[in-house]
Amino acid sequence: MSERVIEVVAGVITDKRGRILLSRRTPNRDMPGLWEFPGGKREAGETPEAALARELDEELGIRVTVGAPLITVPQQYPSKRLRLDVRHVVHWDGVPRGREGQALAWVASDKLGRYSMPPADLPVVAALQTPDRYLVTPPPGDDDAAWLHALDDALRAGIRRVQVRLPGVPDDRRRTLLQQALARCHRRDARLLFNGAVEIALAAGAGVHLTSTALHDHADRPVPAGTLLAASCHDARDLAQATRIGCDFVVLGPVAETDSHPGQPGIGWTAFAQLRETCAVPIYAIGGMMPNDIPEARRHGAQGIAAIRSLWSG
Ligand SMILES: Nc1nc2c([nH]c(=O)n2[C@H]2C[C@H](O)[C@@H](COP(=O)(O)OP(=O)(O)OP(=O)(O)O)O2)c(=O)[nH]1
Ligand SMILES: [Mg+2]
Repeated sequence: MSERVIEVVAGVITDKRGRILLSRRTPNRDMPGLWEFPGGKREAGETPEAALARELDEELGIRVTVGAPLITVPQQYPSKRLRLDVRHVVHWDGVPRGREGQALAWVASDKLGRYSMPPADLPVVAALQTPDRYLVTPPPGDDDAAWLHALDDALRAGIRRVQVRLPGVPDDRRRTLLQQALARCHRRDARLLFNGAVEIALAAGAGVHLTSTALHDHADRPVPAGTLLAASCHDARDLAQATRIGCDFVVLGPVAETDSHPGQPGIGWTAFAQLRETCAVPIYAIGGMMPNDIPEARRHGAQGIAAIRSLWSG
């Protein structure tokens, strides 16, 4: 593995209609023909903001105001190692043109998946399109109404991705709870993934969340393309398997110590980022995560956080 990390900064340039500017890599460079967010390598001593402003002037002929960070993705390619720092561009002067002979395209956010992009861009696209919080529900105890009420509260607070775990709940009660939870998610345009048997999830019309053990029981993607597939991962082997079977996203951790395992330290952000480098699947950081950890998670290439306690008020 090469040690030198190439620092790259790229911009998300969004027009008034919400379309995002992509630029096509020209035939004489590496990864020719792939679409990317305009930008390039930072030069020695340059801040990310200055580098992005210079690159966008050179490549597109526009003068920009650099805005908030979106995500920084560490990525190991076969011949190089880079960190892709992606910033929103809040304002620009001039009309973007391909000044280096590259094609440009203004793409609606939900159509970004139609463009072939380098692996490091998959987490970037996920950060633009999908939620930064993944709620994992606690067991319902013996009060289903209180559990459903807490789910409603979480949805009202903006949660749009939910993993439902119902360990030890008998079949009939599980079926009813799952249907009621799905109806509530549906009303809020939120997606529900069931952590349990694939057949149960599919029969209910839910997505599937595989445990890190169940993940290795599958040789192929066990659900159709429109059904969400996620998995819990702890190491590079799990991430490779999740990639192989086509998971839409994964959770990775524990990053920090959790209340459920006191005294067991998490892997920390440095190890998290090193694992992130080995794959391109969108990853939520789990283990002791709170909403105010999201910016730090994003700085280490995470989509956001997954949590029980800090995202659930019940
Ligand atoms: N600009 C940009 N580069 C990306 C993205 N995704 C991704 O993997 N990369 C990689 C491709 C390259 O290996 C590296 C950026 O290098 P580059 O060749 O564009 O650098 P540059 O604009 O400074 O151009 P050059 O003068 O070195 O030719 O980062 C992306 O979305 N935007
Ligand atoms: Mg470039």
